[in-house]
Amino acid sequence: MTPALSATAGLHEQAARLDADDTLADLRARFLLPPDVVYLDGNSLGPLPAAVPAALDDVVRRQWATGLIGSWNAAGWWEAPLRVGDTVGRLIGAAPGQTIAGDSTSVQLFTALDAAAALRPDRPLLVTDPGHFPTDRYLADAVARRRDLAVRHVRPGDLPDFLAAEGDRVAVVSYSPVDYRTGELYDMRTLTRAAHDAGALALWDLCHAAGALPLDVDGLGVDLAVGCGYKFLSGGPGAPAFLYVARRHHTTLETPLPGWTGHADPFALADSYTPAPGIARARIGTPPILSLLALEAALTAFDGVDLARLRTKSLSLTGFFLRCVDALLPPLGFTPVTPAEPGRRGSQVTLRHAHARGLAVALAEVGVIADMRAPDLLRFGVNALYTSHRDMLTAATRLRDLGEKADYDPAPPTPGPVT
Ligand SMILES: Cc1ncc(COP(=O)(O)O)c(C=O)c1O
Ligand SMILES: Nc1ccccc1C(=O)C[C@H](N)C(=O)O
Repeated sequence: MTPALSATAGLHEQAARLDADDTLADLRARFLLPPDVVYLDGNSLGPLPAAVPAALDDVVRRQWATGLIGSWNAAGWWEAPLRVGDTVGRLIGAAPGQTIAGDSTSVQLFTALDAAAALRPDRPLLVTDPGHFPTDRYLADAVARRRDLAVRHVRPGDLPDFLAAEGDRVAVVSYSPVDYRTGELYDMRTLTRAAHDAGALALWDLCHAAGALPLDVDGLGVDLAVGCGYKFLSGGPGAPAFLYVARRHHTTLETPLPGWTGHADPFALADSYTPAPGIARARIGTPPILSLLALEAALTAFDGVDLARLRTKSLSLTGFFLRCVDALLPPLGFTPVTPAEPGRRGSQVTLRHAHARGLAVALAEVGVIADMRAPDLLRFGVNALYTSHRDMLTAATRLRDLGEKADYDPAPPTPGPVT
């Protein structure tokens, strides 16, 4: 056997052994994945959970068609943002009554950033990551303009020193625990504490963390958090986002969009706004019930799942993939940019390659769905609820085959607005 062949055989044995020991393997049946597809893009759009079609069918055919407007009460539609919020809350370490579901991540971010700045009115700075997802940066700029604040861009690693020097001027720090490009995981505890030591508020964007790893927003004393419903939570395209606000801020929380459903008595239809008690004051308008109830059904995929064990499996999958990369891809121009150290890794592996776009397109044609971020990052998102070690090896071997044969278009046309 050639060294290359024996390396592959060894990896096959390892994958088989790791999968045989996987006590979470049965969870894959909770998703309706196409056969013969290795889906490594659940960090962008989660696949369809098996519980969703029947739930949506019931919502549409029974609750809407038959129940009509009475379903706002009888089917619990009105309370859905709070109920689904609490279900997400369990995944992020939030006790009930602090998380609401609805609207988009961008709307929730704007709400959270603006409300946080209002809670620290004497402080002139918003601090965020220069590598943060663009919507987070644009909205920080927008809130700063609106409130006459300045934005400072500070890398997560430099944040404690920055806060030690200038923290008394900082209203809020806005970060993600997982870098969406590289998959690097930052220490929420250290950064939250550094913000608090400076008297600032800590706002976290959990888009790439919720449902992927255990979180403890209450335990860490996080002030506000947001996240989307369509990545690791698999709530469907454009699923409602969520907003968490720690209970201690509820009575003083002023949101920038005081819509009527956040009123203390919405159907009094009063002339002026009195905020509802608790997190309900963060409601804005009529909730998107079809999407909310699809998300609610999707979240049953987490029923009985211990997130610590899910994290252990996720690290096993990403760690194994990094070993596959190391064994199979070195001569082919791939460089891992995700930290090898497990404690610094989210649930994603990113490889740098000059032909990232061409490889992502070619991989999809051979049944491995990953994605890329310009110009040269190939991303493999790993949701341990439905991914096996064999899937990771399949991805690595197909990537090696493409790289070796180089028979793909290195710069294919973009398929449309979504790349
Ligand atoms: C960290 C982060 N925040 C926000 C978003 C998106 O916000 P929205 O759901 O409003 O499109 C994304 C991805 O699209 C993201 O990766
Ligand atoms: N919402 C989307 C709609 C269409 C295509 C991608 C997205 C993403 O979520 C991208 C993701 N935030 C990322 O980490 O790059």
